[in-house]
Amino acid sequence: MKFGNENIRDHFTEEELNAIIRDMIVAGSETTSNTLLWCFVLLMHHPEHKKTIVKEIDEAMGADGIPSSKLREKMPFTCAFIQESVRYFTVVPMGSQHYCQENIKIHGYTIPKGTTILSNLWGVHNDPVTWPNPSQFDPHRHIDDQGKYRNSRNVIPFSIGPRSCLGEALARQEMFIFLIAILQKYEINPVPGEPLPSLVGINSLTYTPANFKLILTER
Ligand code: HEM
Repeated sequence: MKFGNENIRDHFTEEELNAIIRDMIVAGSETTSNTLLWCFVLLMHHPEHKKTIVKEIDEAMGADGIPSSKLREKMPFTCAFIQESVRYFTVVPMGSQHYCQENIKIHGYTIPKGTTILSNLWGVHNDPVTWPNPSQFDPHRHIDDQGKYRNSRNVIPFSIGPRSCLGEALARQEMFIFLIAILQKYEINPVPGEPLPSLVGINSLTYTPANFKLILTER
C-alpha cells in the first residue's frame, strides 16, 4: 500500500482489515437483502407484474435451468421490475457523507472547503420532471418501444462518481439471480385475509420494509 510518496507497505494492519471487512458486510448485505425484500413486497402488491416475470423465467430457463445473469437479455421485464423497484424504494436515500476538499463552484453555487455533502438519491428518483407521477410503481418506464430493457442515467441507487458504490455490479447480479432463482421454484403470495405488506418503510441505516409475512409455495 502506498501512502503519499514515501510510506509503502505490502499488507493491511489488523485494524484496517477489520474496518474493510465490516464495511463490506454492512454495506454489502443489508442493502442487497433489503432491496430484495422490497421486491417481494412489490410482487405481492402487483400480481400482474409477478405473472409477467414468472412467464419470462419459464420461457428463458424453464423449471430446471440454472439462474444466471446471462439471462438478462432474455428477461427485459424482470430487469425493468428490479430497476423500478430500486427507483421506487431508494434503500440508501441520501448516499454516504463526503467531505469537500477544496472551494468549488457548481452551477453558480459555491461550496466551501470542508463542507459535508450528502447526495439526495431519493430526490433524483422522485423528480417529477424525469419521472412523471413518481409515486406510481411502473416497470414499463424502463422498457423501450421494441420491448427491450432501457437503462436510465436517472436511476442511481448506487450513487455516481469515483466514490460510488464499489459493489454495484455484484449487487445487480445478486438481485437478478436471487429473484429469478426464488420465483423459478416458488410462488410468492400474501397471507389470505391479512393486509398486504406496508409500502411505508423504516428509516434505519437503510430504508427497510417493516416486518411482513408471505407464503412461499413450491411450484
Ligand atoms: C442494492 C445494493 C446496494 C446499494 C443500493 C448500495 C448503495 C450504495 C451507496 C448509495 C453508496 C454511497 C456512495 C456515495 O455516496 O458516494 C455505497 C457505497 C459503498 N458500497 Fe454499496 N450498495 C449496495 C450493495 C453493495 C455491495 C454488494 C457491496 C460490497 C460487496 C457494497 C459496497 C460498498 C462500499 C465498499 C461502499 C463505499 C465506497 C467508497 O466509499 O468509496 N455495496 N453503496
